[in-house]
Amino acid sequence: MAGSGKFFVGGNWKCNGTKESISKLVSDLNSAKLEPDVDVVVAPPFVYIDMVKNSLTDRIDISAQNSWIGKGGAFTGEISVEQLNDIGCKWVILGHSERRHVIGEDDQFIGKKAAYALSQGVKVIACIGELLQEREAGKTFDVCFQQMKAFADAVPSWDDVVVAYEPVWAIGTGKVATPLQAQEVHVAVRDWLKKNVSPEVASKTRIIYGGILFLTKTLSIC
Ligand SMILES: O=C(CO)COP(=O)(O)O
Repeated sequence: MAGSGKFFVGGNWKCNGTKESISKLVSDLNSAKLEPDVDVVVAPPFVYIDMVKNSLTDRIDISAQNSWIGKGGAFTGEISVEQLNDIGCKWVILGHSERRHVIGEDDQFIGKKAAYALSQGVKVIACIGELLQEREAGKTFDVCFQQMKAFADAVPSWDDVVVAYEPVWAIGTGKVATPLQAQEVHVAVRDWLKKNVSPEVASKTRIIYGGILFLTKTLSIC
């Protein structure tokens, strides 16, 4: 949960799935009981977005996993925000660690993508998070703040942004973050927003966690 809004749960399907496995997943999601105070969003691979959109309950929104930095055109292999709008895709994940560290996208490029998506009415799941060596070097906050700054420098408004703290070392590695580790970054990021954007944005922006989390009994992340 975060700020004053509804809870937010997202599923990033990454570069996984086939027509068969995705149909099964959609049918499971369609029969799931979802609490009314939770926004639920799934991010299928681009090629399956239309199929998912046409078969998934309207209760669940669709997100893309990336979008181009500006208006579409001669950009081989890219997907434009205009195209996302055209197929009814309301969200886009930007700054995911796999785009940053595998594909090599930098902070400013990601910030500009976020600004463009928002300018076209597509909401942004803005991912931040440190590498293991950055955490071990005591640079977790510096890295997250620098990534936050690149978003803040580019976006005119945070109204349609959800921040996702996804420590890279807890993604697909088998290593788990504790609720305390997630919570302390969430608190620091909210404080950063308060000092560098505004108290209002700090209190209303939803900050979520992504990656594996070690859960014992109850968890309250704000
Ligand atoms: O990257 C993630 C969410 O965007 C989470 O990844 P894993 O589920 O592989 O840990």
